[in-house]
Parts: sequence; structure tokens; C-alpha cells
Amino acid sequence: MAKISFGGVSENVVLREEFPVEKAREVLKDEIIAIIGYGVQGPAQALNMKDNGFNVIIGQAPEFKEDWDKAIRDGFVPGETLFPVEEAAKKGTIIQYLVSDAAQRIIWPQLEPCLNEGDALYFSHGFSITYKEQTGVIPPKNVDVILVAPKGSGASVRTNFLAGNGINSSYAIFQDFTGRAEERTLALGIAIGSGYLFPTTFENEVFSDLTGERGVLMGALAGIIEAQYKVLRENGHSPSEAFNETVEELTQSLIRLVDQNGMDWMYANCSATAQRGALDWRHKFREATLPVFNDLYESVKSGAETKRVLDSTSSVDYKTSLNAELTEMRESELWQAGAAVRQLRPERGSK
Ligand SMILES: NC(=O)C1=CN([C@@H]2O[C@H](COP(=O)(O)OP(=O)(O)OC[C@H]3O[C@@H](n4cnc5c(N)ncnc54)[C@H](O)[C@@H]3O)[C@@H](O)[C@H]2O)C=CC1
Ligand SMILES: CC(=O)[C@](C)(O)C(=O)O
Ligand SMILES: [Mg+2]
Ligand SMILES: [Mg+2]
Repeated sequence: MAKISFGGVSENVVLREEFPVEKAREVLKDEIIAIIGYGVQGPAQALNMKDNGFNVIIGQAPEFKEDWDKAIRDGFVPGETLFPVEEAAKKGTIIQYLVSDAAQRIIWPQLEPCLNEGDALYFSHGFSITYKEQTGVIPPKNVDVILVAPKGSGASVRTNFLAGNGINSSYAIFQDFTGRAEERTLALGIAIGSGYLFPTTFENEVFSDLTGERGVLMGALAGIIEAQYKVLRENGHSPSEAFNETVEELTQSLIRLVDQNGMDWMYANCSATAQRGALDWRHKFREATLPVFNDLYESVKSGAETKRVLDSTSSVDYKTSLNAELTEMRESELWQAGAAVRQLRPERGSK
């Protein structure tokens, strides 16, 4: 492990150079890796591992025809490398439980009997294990229970891998039956193409992940964008102006500078006028949102967010109501303005 200083705090992390993919192949040479669920993370992790030379099979419920067909399109062959869930889980020595978190609770009674002594049960989220009172996912004592959680969408896990870079992942060991849980975990983290791996626990992974996605990464992001756009529009600014000043300039310019070299670098490359105002106003935004973030963390920790997820996303018609909410977002003036702006980008051929 490499000891790295993160802003003055020293952490042990695993780098690809010290755990190369050849070493991962050696550690996992006798394993059959069964990916259960071919939704978003399933395909990304399966295809990266397959490309890296690991022995991968897919377990997917055939009645979810879209996902079953996607696995076939991606080169998995029914009866050879693509099976119904229970069949794949029985064949696998590493069972990567990558159905949705709600489905993990629903199909656990079918999956559990398929685990053999010494298998590794792998998660990409601390959800089912941490909130076991709500999920009922309590693994038998004679298996390893491990986690590698990529800190990005499955879409990026795959596209970054193909582009030659990776998404960082956290890893954790909940139960080490075989004495090999750690080397299996690290090897799997490397096998799926992680950038670097940092240690966590199942609980810390799920608390931080649920906070991040409800907060800055998704919920807060959409919320502050909507608020600023509304204020600009109510004060007579055109959709073009409001969208450019809220989203387009962020995604096309300023956030890219943050990505390249940090927040102060982005500030340094903006006008003195912008810098002065932003340096002053960031304190007001931080203080205004702090209570909301505290509420959010509490709601995560208490299990209220988990209850909400399980209650809503388990229902059979959830996809319909989800689509209705996403359609409402897409059809709002803000995001319709965005669609128009994207069409006008020079690379789309407009003059
Ligand atoms: N989506 C992402 O990019 C990320 C997901 N994760 C975690 O990875 C895990 C998998 O998440 P996603 O890939 O988003 O899942 P998803 O929501 O895309 O998974 C859908 C899969 O679950 C199956 N499924 C759903 N209901 C089922 C049922 N009743 N019976 C059998 N199969 C059923 C579907 O057929 C499909 O294969 C979760 O623990 C999630 O929190 C972690 C990081 C990012
Ligand atoms: C992509 C990711 O890591 C998220 C936002 O936490 C998720 O999809 O659950
Ligand atoms: Mg996440
Ligand atoms: Mg998440």
C-alpha cells in the first residue's frame, strides 16, 4: 500500500503500479466471477474484467428481457456465459451482487442458497449489508463478504476504461472467511479497472455515497441550478442567457478548469470582478446549505433514506413514475433550453 498525503492527512491507498493486473490475474486464476445483474454497473464491470482476461459469467433474470438481450449483444452466450441468476450464482466462486439495491432485498432468499462455502459475495454499495434490518441481507458465515464501489457511474467505469484511464473505487471487507478476502477484493478492484483503491467500511461507503448523490453530485446540483435559472428568468432574462449563465458555462468551461487544476485555478482564470464576488458569496452559500446537508446526513444515518428507496423503487410500476419525473425534468423550460443550446454547439455543425 502506498501512503499518500491527502491535504495533510495520510491515507493508505492501493495503486495500480503496486497491484498490476497481472497480479490480479494470478490471485483470481481459479475463480469464476459471476456478475448478477446486467443493468448499469454489471455490464461495465463485466466487460472490463472480460477485456482484462478474467473468467466472467453473467446471471440475469431472463424476464428482464432488455438486460438479457443487452448481455447477448455484448457477446455473452446463453448456456455458456449467460445464465438465469441462480444458475450463475451456483457456478460462480465470486458472486458480484449488482442488481439494483431494492432487487438485492427481493431476490436474496433465492440467492443465498446458491452460495457455496468459501465463495466471495461482492457488493458495489454498502447498502444491503449496512441496512440489514430493512433488507434482510445477512450472509452466511462461511463466505467472504467484500466491496468494491466505483465512485462514478457504470457508464464512466466502461468509457474511462476504454479511454485508458479509470474511476477510483473504495473497498471494504465485511467478513473474511477464507483468509483471502483482502487479496480477492484488491484483485477485483484492479480487474474492473479502478484508478486507485481507497479503504472504507460498508457503513462509511453507504453513508458517504447516499450523501454525495443526494447532495453535490445530483440533488443539490439540480436544485441550485433550478433556483438560479428561476431568479434570472423572473428578472426578465432570456432562456438563452439564463441557461448559458447557469449550466453551459459551467459544463463547457469552468468545471473543466476545476477538474484540471482545482477550484483556485478556476478562480485564477476568471476576472478579478468574478473572483471578488465569488470569494465573498461562497461563504453565504456554504452557510445557507450547511443545515440542509446536516439534515441529509441524519436522514441517511437513521435509515430514512433507505426506507424511502426500498418503499418506492421496489414497486412494479416504479419505472413508470420514475420516467414521468424524468420527463417532467427534461420537458421543463430550463432543460429544453439546454437541449437547444447543445444543438448549437459548433461540433454539431451549426454555423
Ligand atoms: N448505477 C451506477 O453507476 C452505480 C451503482 N452502484 C451500485 O451497484 C449496484 C447495481 O446498481 P445498478 O447497476 O445501478 O443497478 P440497476 O438498477 O441498473 O440494476 C438493474 C438490474 O437489476 C435487475 N433486477 C431489477 N429488479 C429485479 C428483480 N426483481 N429480480 C431480478 N433482477 C432484478 C435488472 O434486471 C438489472 O439487471 C447497486 O448496489 C448500486 O448502488 C454503485 C456505483 C454506481
Ligand atoms: C454513480 C454513483 O456512484 C452513484 C451516484 O452513487 C449511484 O449511481 O448510485
Ligand atoms: Mg456512488
Ligand atoms: Mg450511489
